[in-house]
Amino acid sequence: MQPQPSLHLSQRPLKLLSNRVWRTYHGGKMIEQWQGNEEPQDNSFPEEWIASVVQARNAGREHIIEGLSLVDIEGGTPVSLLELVSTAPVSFLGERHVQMFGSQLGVLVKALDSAERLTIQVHPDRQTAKALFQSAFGKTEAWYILGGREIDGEEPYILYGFKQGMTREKWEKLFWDQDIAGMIDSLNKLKVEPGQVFLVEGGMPHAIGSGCFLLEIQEPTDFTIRVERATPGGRVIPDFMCHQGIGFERMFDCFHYDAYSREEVAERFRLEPKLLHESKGFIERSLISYEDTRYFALSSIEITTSCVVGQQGSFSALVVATGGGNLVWDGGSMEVKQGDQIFLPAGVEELRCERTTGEKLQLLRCFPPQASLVTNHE
Ligand SMILES: O=P(O)(O)OC[C@H]1O[C@@H](O)[C@@H](O)[C@@H](O)[C@@H]1O
Repeated sequence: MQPQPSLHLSQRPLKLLSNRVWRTYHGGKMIEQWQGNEEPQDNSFPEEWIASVVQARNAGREHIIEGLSLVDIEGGTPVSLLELVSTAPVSFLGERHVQMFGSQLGVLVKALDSAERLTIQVHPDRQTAKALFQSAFGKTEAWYILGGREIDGEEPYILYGFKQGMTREKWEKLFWDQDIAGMIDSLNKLKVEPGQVFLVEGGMPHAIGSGCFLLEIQEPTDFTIRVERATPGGRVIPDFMCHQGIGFERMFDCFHYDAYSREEVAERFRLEPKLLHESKGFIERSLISYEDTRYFALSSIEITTSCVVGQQGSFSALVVATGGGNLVWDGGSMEVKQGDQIFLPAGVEELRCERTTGEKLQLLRCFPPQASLVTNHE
């Protein structure tokens, strides 16, 4: 008897197709360079959504379904990851995960490259997302800086967290006056460097500055509250894209008005990588652990020769940050190169990763919320 095609696919790594998404800001050139495109360019698709079962919310583009990852079926028609997973959730995601989250992945990963500063924004925490958007997920996110570039003489930077003295009243006034300089001045500015990791909890005001090339891991929604009514490049932001349908008054409920100094931001929200394993073959570091946030985890594996990745009944996604190699599983092998993205179903118990190029093979491993640690969706 022939095995069911979807079940067979849950027992091997799945390469995902490039999945660029429209945003309000310009960028993407560094993503294209990273993926080996010979004529990299900035455009309005500055994000690559990885292992995505989330549809993007872009006002005026509702007729376009964008954001959903497609699985590359060698020699066949690509299939949607969302549809594939829903054919056999336990085989693809693991039993514990499905008990907790059904067929939802519970996590979204992106590569993002900003040629201009993003608008100042906030994402709801879970509680606010439930109250205002009837969503089980908010949008806590974290950034792992992959690289960057100087834009108009400015090094890569982020705006993060209110400085002392902010109140809801003051913030609302800055918004109604559209005092952009005043808003920028109310946030801490930090330079960023490759290898750094920042945790951005729901409620934290922020803006990714120009010149940042990063990997983002986040809760699986697209709720972005924007307080600028035009981008730095002059693109008008429709009202819906500011308040996401909840109205201008309620959008201020999404901000946490706590204040931090720049030093406090660096101390509390810039995460320190932790060494998990070091041998001649590979070095593994935890970049974000379940102690940092309940919502996702991220690790980095730098491979000199080879390593074996175990899955323990759950799934993960792999992003090839640098180098190239072979992935070998019980039943086959595939070549991977820098910029590739792979979904690793729960049915793949072990995967051997071998370096084959001069450059070190660095894999970023992205994990869903830890099902055994959370007792319910909260
Ligand atoms: O509001 P725009 O500029 O389109 O940017 C939205 C982007 O913001 C970033 O900070 C992240 O939250 C991304 O996940 C998101 O897609």
